Amino acid sequence: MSYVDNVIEQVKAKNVEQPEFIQAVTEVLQSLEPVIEAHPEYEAASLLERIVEPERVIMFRVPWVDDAGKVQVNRGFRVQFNSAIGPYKGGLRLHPSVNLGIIKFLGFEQIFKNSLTTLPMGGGKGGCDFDPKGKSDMEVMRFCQAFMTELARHIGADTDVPAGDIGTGAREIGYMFGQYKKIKNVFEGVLTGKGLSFGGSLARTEATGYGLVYIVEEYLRCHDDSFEGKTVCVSGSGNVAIYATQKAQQLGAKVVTVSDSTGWVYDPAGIDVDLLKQVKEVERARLTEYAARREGVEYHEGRGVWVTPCDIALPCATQNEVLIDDVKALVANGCKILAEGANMPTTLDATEYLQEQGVVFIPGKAANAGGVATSGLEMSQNSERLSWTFEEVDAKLKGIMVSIYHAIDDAAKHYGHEGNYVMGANIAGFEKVANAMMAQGIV
Ligand SMILES: NC(=O)C1=CN([C@@H]2O[C@H](COP(=O)(O)OP(=O)(O)OC[C@H]3O[C@@H](n4cnc5c(N)ncnc54)[C@H](OP(=O)(O)O)[C@@H]3O)[C@@H](O)[C@H]2O)C=CC1
Ligand SMILES: O=C(O)CCC(=O)C(=O)O
Repeated sequence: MSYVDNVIEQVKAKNVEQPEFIQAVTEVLQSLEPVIEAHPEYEAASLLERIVEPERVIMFRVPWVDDAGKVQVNRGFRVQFNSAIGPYKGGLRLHPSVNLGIIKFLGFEQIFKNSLTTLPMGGGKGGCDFDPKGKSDMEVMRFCQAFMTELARHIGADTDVPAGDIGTGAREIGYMFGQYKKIKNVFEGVLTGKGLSFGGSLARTEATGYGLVYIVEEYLRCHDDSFEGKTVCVSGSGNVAIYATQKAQQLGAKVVTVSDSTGWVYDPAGIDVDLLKQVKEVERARLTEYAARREGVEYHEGRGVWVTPCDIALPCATQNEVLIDDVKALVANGCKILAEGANMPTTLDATEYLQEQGVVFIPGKAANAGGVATSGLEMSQNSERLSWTFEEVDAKLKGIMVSIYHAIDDAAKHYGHEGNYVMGANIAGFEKVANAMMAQGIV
């Protein structure tokens, strides 16, 4: 058995109840085979055994009081996965499905994604099984304060800098920042995605969705093509989906679908982004509201976005939302590119099918890295106590996404797998982290 297969087997044996973590590790490690063969010193230093084990896992009780005066108890997590190249960095997910395995998969992905951005950020992720849906503002505030009361002792601007993710947007980051400042009596860039009046960066809200479109745009540009006239299917209708839709349409594409956790819409005229923002960001309502207020829109209960014919698919909701039957439908309908806005939305078998069929597949750790990259830019602005204009940040974001595309393309070519961006992203992300870990000794 090869060193890589041996480590994958160990991870499976030690983490039996964490299927998403096993999935993420399997995908990354399998594509590192050629790098590991070229560097026997990695095996001698047990580098892979170390990289799959978080440096620290924090799990904690989050007690808070709801509007009826009842005490509620949730389970909070922060996984500080790898600090070889910088302070831990990664979002906080608030969703009832959150468990240790999901936070570990997200933290593991974050190591390589953050490395790809070229900025000095290690990998981390956190969250809680709290469901913000249906909660009043005051309940969300009391929850965020309770969550930060424990988390505050483990984070800091040079230690670990959390941010948003599913269920954690500007409102939640604001409440968490307020509580951190109160407990620590220090005003520092401990969170990113902050409000603009207290250290946030322009363009962070748009960054993940815009970055996703910029990396696809660069691929298209290198192949004498563009978004102009393309039909795009997006899933999700949160932060990433909204701004991916907006940018793709600014570049001349027509986005015809979005979804939420109860259903999806087909809008043949192209998604009305202003209406979508009103329904999802302002009213926090269901997509049925979008369909009810716009002519010619079909609403469907359940999942099903991927049966819609498109040139480009941008899954932007959650993990494992694109299954083998979905990609068969996409390919049959002529889809040529799938780029992941969400983290690990495509299952391993679906990814393999797309690659076999010649569909360009850009994995999340490259395609959605614009969000964390812009968080890194927010950290830089906080450190120098200055704020950059929207145009400056957006230009830097675009530059980073272009450089990520070329880094993953070059790495894939270098190892003889041209066009395999899963290998390209994993290898290019891994190399810097591996060098840093080797240089820092057995820690
Ligand atoms: N925000 C960021 O900067 C970054 C986010 N990502 C990833 O992008 C994805 C989306 O995040 P983001 O847009 O921030 O999150 P949001 O909470 O803003 O939106 C999430 C969207 O996905 C839907 N969704 C969430 N969970 C499920 C589920 N289990 N089944 C079906 N639909 C679901 C939500 O539906 P509903 O409206 O019903 O809740 C919502 O439309 C995640 O995978 C996240 O990890 C990656 C990089 C950066
Ligand atoms: O902005 C960040 O720090 C993290 C964004 C995030 O959670 C992600 O990249 O998945």
